[in-house]
Amino acid sequence: MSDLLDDAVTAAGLTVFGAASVPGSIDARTRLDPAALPPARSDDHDLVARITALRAEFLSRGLDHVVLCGMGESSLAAEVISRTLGVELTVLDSSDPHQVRAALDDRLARSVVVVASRSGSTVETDSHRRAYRQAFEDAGLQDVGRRFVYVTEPGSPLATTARETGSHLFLASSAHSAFSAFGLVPSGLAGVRVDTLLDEAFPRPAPHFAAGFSIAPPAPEPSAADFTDPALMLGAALATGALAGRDKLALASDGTGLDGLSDWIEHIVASATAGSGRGLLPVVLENPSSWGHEGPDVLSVTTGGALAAGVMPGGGIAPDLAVNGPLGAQFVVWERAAAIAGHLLGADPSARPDAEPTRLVLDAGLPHETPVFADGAVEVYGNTSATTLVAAVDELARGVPPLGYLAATAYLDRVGDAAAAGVRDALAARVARAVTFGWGPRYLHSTGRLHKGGPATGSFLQITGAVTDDLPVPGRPYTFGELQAAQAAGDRQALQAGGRPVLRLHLTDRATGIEQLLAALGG
Ligand SMILES: O=P(O)(O)OC[C@H]1O[C@H](O)[C@H](O)[C@@H](O)[C@@H]1O
Repeated sequence: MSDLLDDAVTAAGLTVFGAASVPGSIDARTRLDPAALPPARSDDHDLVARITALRAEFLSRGLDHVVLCGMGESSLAAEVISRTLGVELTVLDSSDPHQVRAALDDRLARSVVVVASRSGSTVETDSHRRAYRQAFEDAGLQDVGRRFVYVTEPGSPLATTARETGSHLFLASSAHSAFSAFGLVPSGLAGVRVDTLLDEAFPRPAPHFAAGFSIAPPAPEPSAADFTDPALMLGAALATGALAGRDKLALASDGTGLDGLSDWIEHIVASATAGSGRGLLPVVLENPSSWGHEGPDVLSVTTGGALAAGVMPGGGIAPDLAVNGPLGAQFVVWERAAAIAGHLLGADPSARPDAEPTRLVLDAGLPHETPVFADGAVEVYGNTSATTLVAAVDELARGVPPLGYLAATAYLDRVGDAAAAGVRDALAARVARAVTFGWGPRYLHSTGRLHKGGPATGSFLQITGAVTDDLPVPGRPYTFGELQAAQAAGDRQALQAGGRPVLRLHLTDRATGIEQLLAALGG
């Protein structure tokens, strides 16, 4: 890592604290705008008390199943918190009709629904809210409004909805943050002791860098100009690594208990750097030694909760960086590090994903496409001369440039069709390139922006599946299945318009198709 930093310093003209200064370089401090950093914590002491009281009220009414509807940063932190601490929380961030229906069918009478959206206008979240409201009404349940909890910004349409329907309302006025109401309300209602989580982060802990160097323990009140701030150091390392050509960020849990954190880091790093034109592509690995952990364009980072300083994570590899600390600490450090990296890379933090492609498809109607061929339960669409499934995928993979990447995206049920995620490892083993995997439409909110706005070095394998049990979106002229198909088609069209190769595999039978695909890739 020290070599990498030296190279990066030279290439980027930055001084990273701890590294020798390079003649003529610009000190990283001078490029930092502390105003661009997210708040380090929520100071809303009332928040914890309100969450605790509301949970008690719900439990007294027999409402013990918490569902969270929210996309991207509006749901990921709460999902990681509950998963890591072993507290059940149902997260709905999909337009897949099978996944939505399964959630609606699960303990409906005992469910409360947290609708989390900063803007209040995100189409998936609005659709879930409509579906739950309809389901509660159809089931003849009383007091439907009091089963909803809204987390949103002051002035958003959802704040109005909450007031009109007599629902619970938590306003979060600053940027998304794991320690704002977005992270704490859903997890706290589900049963997480959020006060303990907050305690973990303060006083500031000491995630450390392994593999080459370590940093001094942080000062009690670090600021952007404080060179002992691990977030500043991590952010600078991510940015300088990217500028030196290590623009794939391989993320893995070191196995010491922070489940799912990589998915959250993927989102915040992709969101914070997507608008930079350079990009830093997160690659979430199954474990530290999975395919894709090394390469000339890869910066590998492990995260963990319990390793002693200097101990290498398990899995047989030494990562470029190891960030070690409890969950609360990881949130503080990574939120700030991502913002710093984005700032150093020149990203526009206000840039949002383009919802236009989906809207255009919904307005114009779904495109009529004909498969090039079908192989068993898989129809193959796109520009290919192959005649078998495996040949078509290999042809796509061969077109990925040496420092490019292959992105597999799946518009399926991420619970019911979870096995589809196995294509990442299977593809990565076949292709000597970075391979990512994302569930649609979730990835559209994070890496999807890099796919289209970053360097045009990606090739795309899109997986869609037959819908056997569609569900209307109440009050809208489309079903969940049509929304999902429009999101997939919109993304394909936007990628192709930008000159990026796209191959689409449509599973006419989901379970058989996934099995067939994995067998073909492994064979
Ligand atoms: O919170 P919302 O307004 O519903 O937005 C949900 C998501 O939308 C966009 O994709 C943003 O880029 C994400 O950062 C955000 O998490």
